[in-house]
Amino acid sequence: MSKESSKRGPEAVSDPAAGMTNADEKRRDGAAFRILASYAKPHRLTFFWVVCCAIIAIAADLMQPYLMKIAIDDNLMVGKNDFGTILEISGIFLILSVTGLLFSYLQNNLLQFAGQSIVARIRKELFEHISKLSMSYFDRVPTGSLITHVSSDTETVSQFFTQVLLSVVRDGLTLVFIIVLMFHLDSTLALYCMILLPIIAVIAISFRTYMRKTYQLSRTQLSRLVAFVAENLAGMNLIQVFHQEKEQQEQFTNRNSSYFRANLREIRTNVLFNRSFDILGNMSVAFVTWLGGMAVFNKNMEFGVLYAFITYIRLFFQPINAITQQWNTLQSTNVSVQRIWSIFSVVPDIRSSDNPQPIRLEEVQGRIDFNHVTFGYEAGSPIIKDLDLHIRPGEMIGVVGTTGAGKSTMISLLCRFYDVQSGSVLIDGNDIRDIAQPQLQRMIGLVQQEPYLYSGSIIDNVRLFDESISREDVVRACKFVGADPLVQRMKDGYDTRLSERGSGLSAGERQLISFARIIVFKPKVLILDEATANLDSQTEQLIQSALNVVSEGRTTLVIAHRLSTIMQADRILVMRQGEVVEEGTHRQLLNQHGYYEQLYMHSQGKVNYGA
Ligand SMILES: Nc1ncnc2c1ncn2[C@@H]1O[C@H](COP(=O)(O)OP(=O)(O)OP(=O)(O)O)[C@@H](O)[C@H]1O
Repeated sequence: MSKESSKRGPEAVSDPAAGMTNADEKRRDGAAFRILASYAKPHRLTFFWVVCCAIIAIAADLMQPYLMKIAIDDNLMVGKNDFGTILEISGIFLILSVTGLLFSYLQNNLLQFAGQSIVARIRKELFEHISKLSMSYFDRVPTGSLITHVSSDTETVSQFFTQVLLSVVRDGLTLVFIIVLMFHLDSTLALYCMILLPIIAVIAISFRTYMRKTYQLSRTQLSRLVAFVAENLAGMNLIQVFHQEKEQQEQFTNRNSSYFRANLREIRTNVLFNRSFDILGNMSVAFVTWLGGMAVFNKNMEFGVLYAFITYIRLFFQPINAITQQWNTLQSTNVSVQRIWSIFSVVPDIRSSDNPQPIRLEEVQGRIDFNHVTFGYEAGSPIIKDLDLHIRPGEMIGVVGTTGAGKSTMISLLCRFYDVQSGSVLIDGNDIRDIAQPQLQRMIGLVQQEPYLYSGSIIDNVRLFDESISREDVVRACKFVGADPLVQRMKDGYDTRLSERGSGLSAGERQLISFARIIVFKPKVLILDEATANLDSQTEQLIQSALNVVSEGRTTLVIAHRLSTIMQADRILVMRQGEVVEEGTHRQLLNQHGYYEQLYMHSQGKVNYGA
């Protein structure tokens, strides 16, 4: 089993906790936060300043009730009419308020900066990693769920730094300061209040597991919903052509309802959890008022102390509540970090060799050898069976065969989207597994039936954003393949911006642009995968002439449903069930009166045999 396939499937990416024991979960939770810590390490100086700012801001805020206590007990209650001191206290109060505000603003900004920088780095590395993964991974994991991981999971991690960490630092320190001040004011009353701590712990622990489950459930449902929407948007034309709107809407409604229910459950749990703390907070204020009030009556406590104590016990519950409010974000960070790391931990099946062959691209001849190649997407079900095929440099090979014969699979093996299970594929005598991936990619140019165009100008689409290729080279290439008149007709010529996937262009026009790419990047091997299927005869003519100029001096493999495209090929391979069953020129194959002749007859009768 391959390394990638040894990982769990898409569900596993959506719900990393599936099938785990408590011990496993604990280990993984720890690992998730260790990984986050390693990302945070370069920002440790910023975090140090965050803590300093937090200490100053909190001290300034918490000194305010204490100042009131001084004003009440040392001035108002003893009947001093010292307006100067009262004014002084009011001034200090104002200065403390401004200091608190200023330093919490600073602390917030510093933390936001560090958090956003960390998440931008994670997002960048995740995208880079995903772009290196092999095709087998994308076969298994829906694009929608990957979009969720790159967008919303990284956003959750960002919330960890900007909300959770902020709360832990600010509210955690506030709590410690409040406890110290409460003991300083009245240690007996403070001790009574500490009875609350185990009660708070019991509530938090009993809610913990349940909250975690509800959170994971709602995240999984969201991920499924996003994956469904992404798939539907990509296939919207098919849905409309086959009038599948109603069925798709039903499926969407089901997923939407599941997410809605999961979300409601999560919100209910949260509300219940938070309200439990509110009740506890109010009970404590009542308790302190009663106990403290009695002490004031009995002259065991000053009124100002009681005032400050009641203010502190109210404040005592604010940070606890704020920290527990972050519990969900903490849970989601945990799930998100694990999901992100379940992607990071996927080792690509296809990796560049540690000792690649030293190859000079300009010296590549383009000889291709498939040496007894066997391959299947599933172990034990070969699609390509013992393929032994040798192609000379510069030769043009046509590949025909029924749907599912393995033509595209053969091409995927040559591009090394998948590795062979036995045998080998060589270019110029070098096993493609020993060729560095970037070099292999520069050796092979692939033109697909639906060439992928990016959002960007025609220039950028031809040179694939490689600034080292000049505008003049792009224009020359377009002229060479006959795409120039088409581009000139566009609104802004070569600067016309194409929408995503080049949706404003016809299939033929997109193909012409991808032919221009071949001229610009000069690969020695050219592959056309059904490039001329579904084109009208005029566009086909255009593509055919472009193909003739582009294939000049290149080893060319053309997979075509229309036999007219490959009738001139040096050699035509006829594939059936993963094997080459006939081989020769168009004339030789017709003379064999075999399977090719049947296909040819079909095509002459304008019947598409592959459909
Ligand atoms: N990514 C994949 N995962 C699993 N099976 C696949 C995958 N791609 C293709 N197959 C299966 O492999 C077989 C060969 O498919 P392939 O696309 O190579 O055929 P083809 O000759 O190019 O067909 P077509 O002319 O319809 O494109 C088919 O049975 C197909 O279902």
